[in-house]
Amino acid sequence: MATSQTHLSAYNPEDLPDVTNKRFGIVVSQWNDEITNGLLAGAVETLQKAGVTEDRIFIWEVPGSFELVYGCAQMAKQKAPDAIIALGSVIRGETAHFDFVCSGVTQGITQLNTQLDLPVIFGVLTDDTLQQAQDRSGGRHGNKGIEAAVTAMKMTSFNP
Ligand SMILES: Nc1c(NC[C@H](O)[C@H](O)[C@H](O)CO)[nH]c(=O)[nH]c1=O
Ligand SMILES: CC(=O)[C@@H](O)COP(=O)(O)O
Repeated sequence: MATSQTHLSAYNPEDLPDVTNKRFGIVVSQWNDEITNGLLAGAVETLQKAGVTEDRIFIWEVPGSFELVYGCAQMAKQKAPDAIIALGSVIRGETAHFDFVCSGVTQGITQLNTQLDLPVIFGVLTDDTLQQAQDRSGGRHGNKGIEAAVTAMKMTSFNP
């Protein structure tokens, strides 16, 4: 079902595993920071609501979504989290660059999930317009940062 038909951020806290002793990395891109700051706020708030303390949440910034892949790889190596959340906002411009950035970050994060012993969550918005991105980062369709944090917490169950 398309996002436009749902609210990204609806979840039942009782469905979450105990994450009070888990460590979470968040790598967030600076491109479109009006959007990515909203994603980050949603993700951090969701982790903290579930009992994850600030000292167990590691937040790094990278320039653009394409750099999320390298940032996540280094986060895994240096911080040894139980899960990593990659947050970005790619908004289509005049050229095909959008397609290459989106495919690059998608393929890169997919590869990390096969190479690393921890889940790397794809919290990257890929929108045709700024309005679509605003709607999905704390607007009328919720916040993909919340969704990504919920996914990260649930995925920690696979590596107790
Ligand atoms: N146009 C957007 C970009 N472009 C920059 C790339 O992500 C990358 O930083 C550059 O190609 C150098 O490697 N990044 C976004 O995150 N969002 C965009 O809309
Ligand atoms: C996703 C992008 O890289 C894009 O914003 C760049 O814009 P343009 O295609 O007009 O150069």
